[in-house]
Amino acid sequence: MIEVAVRHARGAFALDAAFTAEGRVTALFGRSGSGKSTLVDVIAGLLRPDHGRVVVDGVTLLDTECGVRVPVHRRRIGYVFQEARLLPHLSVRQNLLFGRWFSRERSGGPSLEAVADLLGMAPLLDRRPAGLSGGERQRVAIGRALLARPRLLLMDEPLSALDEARKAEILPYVARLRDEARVPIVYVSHAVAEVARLADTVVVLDHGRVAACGPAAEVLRRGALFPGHETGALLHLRIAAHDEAFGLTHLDGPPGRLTVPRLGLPIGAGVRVRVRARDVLVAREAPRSLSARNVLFGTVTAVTPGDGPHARVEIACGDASLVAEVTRLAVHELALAPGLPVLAIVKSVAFDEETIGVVEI
Ligand SMILES: Nc1ncnc2c1ncn2[C@@H]1O[C@H](COP(=O)(O)OP(=O)(O)OP(=O)(O)O)[C@@H](O)[C@H]1O
Repeated sequence: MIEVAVRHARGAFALDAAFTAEGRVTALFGRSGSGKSTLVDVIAGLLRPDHGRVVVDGVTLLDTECGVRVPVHRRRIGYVFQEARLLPHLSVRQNLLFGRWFSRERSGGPSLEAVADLLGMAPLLDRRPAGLSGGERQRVAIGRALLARPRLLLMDEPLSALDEARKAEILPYVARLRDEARVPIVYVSHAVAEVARLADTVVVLDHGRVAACGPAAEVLRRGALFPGHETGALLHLRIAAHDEAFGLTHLDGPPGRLTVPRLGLPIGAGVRVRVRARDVLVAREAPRSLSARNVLFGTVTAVTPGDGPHARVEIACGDASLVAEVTRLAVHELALAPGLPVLAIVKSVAFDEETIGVVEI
C-alpha cells in the first residue's frame, strides 16, 4: 500500500495532492504540467516538499509533521526514466550488476539470471548499450532497478521515448514485472492505452490536484477525465477457445463472451480487455444478419448527454460496466434510459494490441 500526501509550491505552480493506492501498479495520469513528475520526485526523495507524507508498505519515508525524512539512498526506490541512462562502456551484465552493487548490504532479492529471464535479456548480457534497441535498453534499465531490490519502482514515462513497435515489444515485459516481480510500481503516463493495460489504481492529476483516484476500471470509464474519445470499460476475461479456421479467440467472463482476433495465449489465461466507448453500439433488440460478433446483454444505468451531438450511455453487463458513445439522436430514438435492457455490440476488429493485455488472475 502506498500513501502519498504532498503540498508544495514550485514557482507559480502549486501541488496539493493526496492519494492512497493498494494495487501493484498505480498509474499517475495527467496532461503535461499537471504535476506528475513533481509528485514522483517527492516520492523518490529528490524534492523536499513544504508539507508531505509518503508511506510505502507501512514504512514512513517522509513525514514533514514528525520530522521524518529518509534520505534518497536509503529509500530503496528504483527509478526508471524516459531514457535508459545506461553506462555506455559497460556490458549489459555489468550494467545490471551495477544495480546489484547498490543493494549489496541487503540479502534476498532476485538473482541476475532471474531478472534477465523475466525481462527476456539473457541473449543480450554480453552486448554493449550502443548495440541495443531503445526497447532493449529500457529493459536493461528496468532490470538494473529491480536488482537494487527496491521497495517501490517509480517509472516516469518509461515508454515515451520509444516508437510504437518498441512500445508494443516492451509492454508485455512491464506487465510481467507487475505480475511476477511483486514490487509495487508507480507508473507515470500520458497514454490511456498503457494505463489501461497495466494499472490497478489510477490517479488523475489536474493542475497539481487529484481529479480522480480509484480502481482502473472505475476511473477509465469517466469521460471528462480523458482526452478525445479514449474512455471505455476494462473487462477481465479468460481465454475460452481458439478458432483456428477463422483466426479468432473467444473470451469468456461475467459480462458475457467476446470474440477477438486470435491471441497467442493458452486456454484459461486471464486477459484484460479495454472496450472503448466509441467502439460500442447499442441496440434494443437482438439484431439479425449482423457482422459484429460481440453482443453483450446489459441494462442501462446512466445516460449523460455531451455538449455536442454525442451522449454517453453506461450499461451494466455482468460484473462490469460498459460505456457507449452514441449520438443524442440515438438516445432519443431508442428511448435509452436507466433500467432499460439493451444489447451492447462491439466489432471484433475493435480489439488490437492497444486494447488487450495479459493479466495474471
Ligand atoms: N524547478 C522548477 N521550478 C519552478 N517550476 C517548476 C519546476 N519544475 C517544474 N515546475 C513547474 O511545475 C509544474 C508541474 O511540472 P511537472 O514536471 O511535475 O509536470 P508533469 O505532469 O510531470 O509534466 P510532463 O508530463 O510534461 O512531464 C509545471 O508547471 C512546471 O512548469
